[in-house]
Amino acid sequence: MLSLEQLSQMVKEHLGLCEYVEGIEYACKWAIEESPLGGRGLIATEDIMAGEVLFVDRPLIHGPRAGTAQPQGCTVCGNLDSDNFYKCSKCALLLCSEECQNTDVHFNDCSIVSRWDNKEPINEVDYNIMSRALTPIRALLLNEDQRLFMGYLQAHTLPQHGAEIRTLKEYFEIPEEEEQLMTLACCALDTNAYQIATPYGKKETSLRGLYPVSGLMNHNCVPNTRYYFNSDLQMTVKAAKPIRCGAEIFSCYSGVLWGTPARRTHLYKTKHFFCKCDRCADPTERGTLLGALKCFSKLCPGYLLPVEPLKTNSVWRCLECDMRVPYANICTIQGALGGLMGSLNFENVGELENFLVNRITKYIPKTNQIAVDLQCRLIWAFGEVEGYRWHELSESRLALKESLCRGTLRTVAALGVGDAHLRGLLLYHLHAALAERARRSPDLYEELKSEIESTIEQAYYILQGDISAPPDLELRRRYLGPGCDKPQEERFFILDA
Ligand SMILES: C[S@@+](CC[C@H](N)C(=O)[O-])C[C@H]1O[C@@H](n2cnc3c(N)ncnc32)[C@H](O)[C@@H]1O
Repeated sequence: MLSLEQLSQMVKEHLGLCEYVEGIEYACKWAIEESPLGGRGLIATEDIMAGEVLFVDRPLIHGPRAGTAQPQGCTVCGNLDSDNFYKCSKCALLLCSEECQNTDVHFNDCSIVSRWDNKEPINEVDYNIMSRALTPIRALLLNEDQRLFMGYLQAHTLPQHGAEIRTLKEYFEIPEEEEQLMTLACCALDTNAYQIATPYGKKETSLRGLYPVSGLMNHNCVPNTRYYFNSDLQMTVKAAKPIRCGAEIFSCYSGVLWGTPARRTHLYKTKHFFCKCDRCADPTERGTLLGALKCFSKLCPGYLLPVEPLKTNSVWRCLECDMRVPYANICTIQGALGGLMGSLNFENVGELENFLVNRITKYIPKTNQIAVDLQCRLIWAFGEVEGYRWHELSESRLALKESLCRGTLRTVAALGVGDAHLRGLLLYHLHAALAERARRSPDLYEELKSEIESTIEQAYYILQGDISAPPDLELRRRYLGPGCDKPQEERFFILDA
């Protein structure tokens, strides 16, 4: 068994290989230690300031995510939208062009698969099966040291992990040693991998990466870090708020705006633990009421919340009238709400708006995660999506966007997640809504100026370097941020353009 010192040495060597992003100061202010949660974790060895870079990780392996809901595109460039998709005749991997086929990436992938004997003709192998198994297949390209490193990561070995390789075996004769390594890779991926963000607004195959240092971060529903990716797949992890010496460094494995029942169920199903953090133990989730339901009593305006949120089958209670509701009834309502959401076409902004404004809030409080999710979808869409672009956006929708941004920013602040990625995005959208208001009514500019400037400045501070940041982030900061000495008309020319 590897000691913590030996693992730390491996981690240092791994990080030492990173090419640091220019301008980012890097100092190691943490160590790998036994976590009070069990297993290992990253613990701060000095006080860390908000915004400090903790480390820049790179993946041992990366490739398409394994979920059946993920649309699979070209296995080289990730392109999802091509008229020329075809399967490689040697390995059945999906490609979009000869250019992609002639890359080293495809050569390496193909050389592994094409040396296996087929059980079925290769043209009958479904490219989806190949895509889902491709990331663990790439583990066969790792050198001895990298295999050792992967082997020291925590890996859950329940029957559901490794399904991609069992399916692959229906089509290929795979040597046992290779099967074992790929199955280990599946288990390590399922336990540790991070979804890699795609460029803002771009539809590409959704990727996952086995980032071995990030994989040592345990989970907290109020994380104290944020992370982002660059185009070279480097993952930069920063402190999202001050971290005291001796405190554990946490990431969040679930949606930050999900309510407690949804987060805990997801964490149990995918990472096999029941989170017991302070947020999970607090029925109101720091006053955000993200999991709350409306009281079942028609005359009562109160909200239902679990009495003992750390128990999955807790009774729920109305904060106003004290009505008690058994867990089974809560499950029925949550199931019905899930069904309603499932019937929505998320591409149709009008349908989402109508559903949020006229339907769903009859049944759930505006604070409930489902309403908050719909609110975020409208924030992202208004100003950007065909039919709702800035010049097409009505005054009332512009006002709605602004108020939704403010409300969601309040929720994010109440949760205490500091300068999380989500806060950066919300600040960007609030800035954009305010700037649009000032563009439409130039007389308002002086009144709005300081908020237009401070929101873009803060958004830039949080999102800079992030491949998924809005592409005009920097331009907006230059023209509409603080310190710009251009006259008002010139400052707004980027919006007119
Ligand atoms: C990515 S690993 C984290 C590092 C791991 N502790 C180690 O020793 O390598 C994820 C696994 O760590 C454990 N874990 C992470 N956060 C936890 C938490 N808040 N409470 C309990 N277990 C946790 C779970 O077993 C989870 O599946």
